[in-house]
Amino acid sequence: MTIIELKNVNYQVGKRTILNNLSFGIKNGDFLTLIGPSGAGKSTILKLIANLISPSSGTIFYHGSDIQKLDPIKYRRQVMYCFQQPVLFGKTVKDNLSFPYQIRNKEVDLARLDSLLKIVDLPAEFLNKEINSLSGGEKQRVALIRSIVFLPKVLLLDEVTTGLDGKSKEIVHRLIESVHRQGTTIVQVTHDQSEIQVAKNVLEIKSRGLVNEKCNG
Ligand SMILES: Nc1ncnc2c1ncn2[C@@H]1O[C@H](COP(=O)(O)OP(=O)(O)OP(=O)(O)O)[C@@H](O)[C@H]1O
Repeated sequence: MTIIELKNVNYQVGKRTILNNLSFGIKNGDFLTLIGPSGAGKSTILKLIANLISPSSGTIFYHGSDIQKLDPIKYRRQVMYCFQQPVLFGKTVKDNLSFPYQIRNKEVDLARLDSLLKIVDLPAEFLNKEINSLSGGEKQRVALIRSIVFLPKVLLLDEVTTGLDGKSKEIVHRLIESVHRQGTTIVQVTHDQSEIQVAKNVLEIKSRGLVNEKCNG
């Protein structure tokens, strides 16, 4: 079953065409890796799917419905976008990890947060850490946990391991794998050769979004 489908998507900024007539589908439960040269439009594709920007023409479907017609708040809870540079807010780690509960008017489940922190090798006391004191790798782990406290249907990962050291990278891979095993569809953009080598389903984005599908496994 297709969960996301792009149909004849164009994206223009002024007179410049960033994506030209792009069409492809993503199957429910897939782990898709988008690769391609810098500037080809990979991040733009993720932002379009996340509905952070809108196509100049063409349509993006989620379970067969045009995403422009869906409730944006509900859609963003189901289709999460994670930036290369993690965006944290407030003062502490707890401020960030409580947020998914607050927007749903739910009580914070500290046991759940504790177990998520454990998966990414961070102790429970980490909740009280000030975000300014975190390393880049720790910030990315906190940002990723925040996006999966309530498991999304689709997780869009925009070079989330770029700049992380080997250990942080491994921990983030473990987390992403566990989210995927629980049924979330993953779409990642990466330039990392080790990630590309193990990727089963690869879509190469050429200039202006022309695609070339590869399957490693
Ligand atoms: N809002 C914008 N205004 C002007 N140009 C833009 C805008 N958004 C994207 N672009 C341009 O569109 C092209 C594609 O950008 P995008 O970030 O999607 O590429 P990418 O394939 O993700 O590149 P990288 O691998 O370097 O991250 C780039 O040339 C970029 O400069």
